Amino acid sequence: MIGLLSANSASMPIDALKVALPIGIGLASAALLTMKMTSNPADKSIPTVPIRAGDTTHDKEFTEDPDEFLSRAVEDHGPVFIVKVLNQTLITISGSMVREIFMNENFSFGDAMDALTGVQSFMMSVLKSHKDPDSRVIHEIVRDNISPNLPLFTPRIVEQLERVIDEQLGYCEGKIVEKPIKIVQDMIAYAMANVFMGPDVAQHRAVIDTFIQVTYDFGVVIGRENRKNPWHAWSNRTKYGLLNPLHKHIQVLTDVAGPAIEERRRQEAEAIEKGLEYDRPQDIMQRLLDNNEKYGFVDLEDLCGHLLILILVSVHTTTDTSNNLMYYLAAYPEYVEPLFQEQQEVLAQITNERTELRQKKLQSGEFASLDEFTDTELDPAHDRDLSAAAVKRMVHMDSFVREIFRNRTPRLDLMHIARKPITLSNGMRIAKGQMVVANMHSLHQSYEFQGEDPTEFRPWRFLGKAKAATKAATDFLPFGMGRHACPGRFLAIQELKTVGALVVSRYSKIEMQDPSHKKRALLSRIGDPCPSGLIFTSRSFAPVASNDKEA
Ligand code: HEM
Repeated sequence: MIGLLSANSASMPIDALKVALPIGIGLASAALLTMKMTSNPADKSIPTVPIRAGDTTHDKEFTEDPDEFLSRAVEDHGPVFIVKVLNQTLITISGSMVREIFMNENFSFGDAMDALTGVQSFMMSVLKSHKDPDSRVIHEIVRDNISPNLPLFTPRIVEQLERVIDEQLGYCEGKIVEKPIKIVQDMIAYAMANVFMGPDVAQHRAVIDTFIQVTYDFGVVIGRENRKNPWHAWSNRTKYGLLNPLHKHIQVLTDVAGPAIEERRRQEAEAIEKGLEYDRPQDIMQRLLDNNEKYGFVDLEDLCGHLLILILVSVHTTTDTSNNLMYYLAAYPEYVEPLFQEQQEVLAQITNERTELRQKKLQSGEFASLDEFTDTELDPAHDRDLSAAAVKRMVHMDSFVREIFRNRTPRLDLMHIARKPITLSNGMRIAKGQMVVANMHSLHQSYEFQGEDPTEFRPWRFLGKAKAATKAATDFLPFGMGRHACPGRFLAIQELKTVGALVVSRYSKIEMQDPSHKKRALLSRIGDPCPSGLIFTSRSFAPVASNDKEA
């Protein structure tokens, strides 16, 4: 694999050759197609979708109507075909065969991202250990420390999300917010910084700015729009080999984390000296310090380097989708009230259950009075908290979030490179070094996989089905699937549902400043933002009726 990567980075002519080879194959296939070769089951060559007269690639046709383009390609050529888009010759795999990309270790997502963007040299330069791009250390850190501890982290996530939304958006009487992303990025950055590094580190604005800025730096490297430039990966490798903005971010993290860790150690020593139990900070940085032997970090800078990679993979994606969620609430205002009602019902249900439990404990004599529940698990002050358990019960919100992902995920996504020659289950062969892509449209917009109206946004589509938004499977691939499926999806979905719950509980109306951008808003991303702002109206705001106004 190193050979493959270094060949890519070393010279453009090799790149050009690599592209030229599949194009050659593609042209040959296109010619054969006219003779209806694909209808012959004995023929295992991969057909190329013919390029429209006057075009040189499929880009224009694909961009005009990706759904129509891909439906037609599958109809005409079957589940595997070649398209030429985004400067790539992509072997497109459709339908149930998509799982073969994710279940075969010889297809590599990391290699593909690196070939397209040069992201590995960008990220690896901040690490001193685990520099092997196949290292699973970040995956393991998330899997072992974050996902199992979500109930523990949730109160602090909610506290930060609530604080920022109340401070920065607050009470609104039709307030126009030109760039809601500014608020969303602070919400997510504060929440993630508190979980990853603890409140003592997260209280420093420089750390929050790093969490935010890193998402932009990362976005420039991996952004889909930037990938259209054929020199993008090469330019990143050249540029970031010399001056990588991540080094500045590492400096910020180590400068703040160093003294914070010293202070934690001092407090621990003091507690031991006094024979008290040390109240160990509950954050990922502390867990990494406590398990340094297991993870083998070389020094604090190396540990912060790993935290930075964690920030790169988590903050950008979660901020992006949370911002998008606000636009969905604006684009489909009819769902705001049902989502709010569900939240009210869930919290009322939980309050009743907790009240009953308190009653039982009072009756049994375990507790003498209601006051004794203060600061216990059953403290009445926390009955209506947006706990992990409460968010889990919000099944409408879960379905809403899953439907957003289904709708917004790019129609061709998650490119992988073949590290070895691979034969697909239909006998078609992929050569080493060729790039494959998942035809997401064939799954996410298919009647077979999604049921009724697969091209419509129907937010209750998954109600009553065993299809939670965290469930990575062939019919839902925004987080990939298999061994490499995103381990952070449990945190991401928890945060997204919480952002949704906070917004609908505070605002009865969210509108698009310019509704003509609705279609664009639904697919908007950090790197390709919606040009329309949003208008927020608080629940407590009672608009003056028009005849009152006249009076
Ligand atoms: C909306 C939010 C997110 C989306 C859409 C997303 C999506 C993805 C995707 C598509 C992959 C590649 C899967 C594959 O190779 O098959 C991935 C990998 C990964 N994600 Fe996420 N992710 C999100 C949030 C997060 C968060 C919050 C974390 C950490 C807390 C995280 C940590 C990771 C890690 C460590 C990997 C690498 C997994 C591996 O290669 O084994 N992600 N993510």
